[in-house]
Amino acid sequence: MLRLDSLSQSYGEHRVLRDVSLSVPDGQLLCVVGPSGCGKSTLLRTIAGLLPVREGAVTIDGTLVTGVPDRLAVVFQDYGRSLLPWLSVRDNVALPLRRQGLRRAERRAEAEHMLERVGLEASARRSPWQLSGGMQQRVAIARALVVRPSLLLMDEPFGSLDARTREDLEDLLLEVHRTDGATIVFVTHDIDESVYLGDRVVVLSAGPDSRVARDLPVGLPAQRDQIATRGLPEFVALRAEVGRAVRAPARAAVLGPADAEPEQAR
Ligand SMILES: Nc1ncnc2c1ncn2[C@@H]1O[C@H](COP(=O)(O)OP(=O)(O)OP(=O)(O)O)[C@@H](O)[C@H]1O
Repeated sequence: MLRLDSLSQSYGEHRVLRDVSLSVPDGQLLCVVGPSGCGKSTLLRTIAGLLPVREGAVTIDGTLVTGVPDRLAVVFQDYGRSLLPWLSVRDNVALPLRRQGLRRAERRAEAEHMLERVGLEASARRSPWQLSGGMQQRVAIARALVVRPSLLLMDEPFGSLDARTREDLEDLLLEVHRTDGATIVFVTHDIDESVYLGDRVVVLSAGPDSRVARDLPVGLPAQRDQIATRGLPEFVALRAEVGRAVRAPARAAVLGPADAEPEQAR
């Protein structure tokens, strides 16, 4: 279980997150959305142990996060910079296994297995720069999965891909999540994507001092389909609800429209 207890975060005097509390059960795919600059990446970097916690606590299975946790993997939007151009695709994927003390042949076998899972077995010996953006992001996903993470953090991983590639990678992620069962925290700007992928969608309010504005379970059937799921009335209703929460002014977003009314009337 990943837990955030009354987490507040800032960069010097610049306040970003305030009093964020969340419990993410093992195996949940949690999507985090919110207005630009509200602190989504800051939240992920804090969970990843890359930023010291200012106030409150982040724990994984009861252990305080004070550095990069074991069995954590991170996938960023910027796949181009995250892969090493002088290594083959296979060696990029095998790289994180060095720390696990596996022999070279074992590392390569594991990497090839992961590349097969993401549909890139034929590209193992190529260089990352010989691949399309979507293929490079598949490599980044394979490299994240090769350590069999129990927690996978993804920051806008499909943000710069074309629509069709993005849909393919969304479905790849859902398939991986079904079979591997890791807890996933997935940050996105895309409201449709958050509802399509998530077991749950958390909306952060506009900054500074962003808080959890809405915490919505996604009651859609686990088996998702790009056309059928997006046409379901529940999908359409939830997308509208998330969209309203993302667009709401900070105070109304946190308090809810009813609480905010007297303030608006003044
Ligand atoms: N290293 C940093 N130093 C100082 N301020 C920062 C730093 N990183 C982010 N910020 C500021 O903190 C706030 C939150 O940034 P963050 O990147 O976490 O938001 P975000 O919701 O991920 O943004 P976006 O949706 O645009 O990617 C912003 O105002 C940003 O300018």
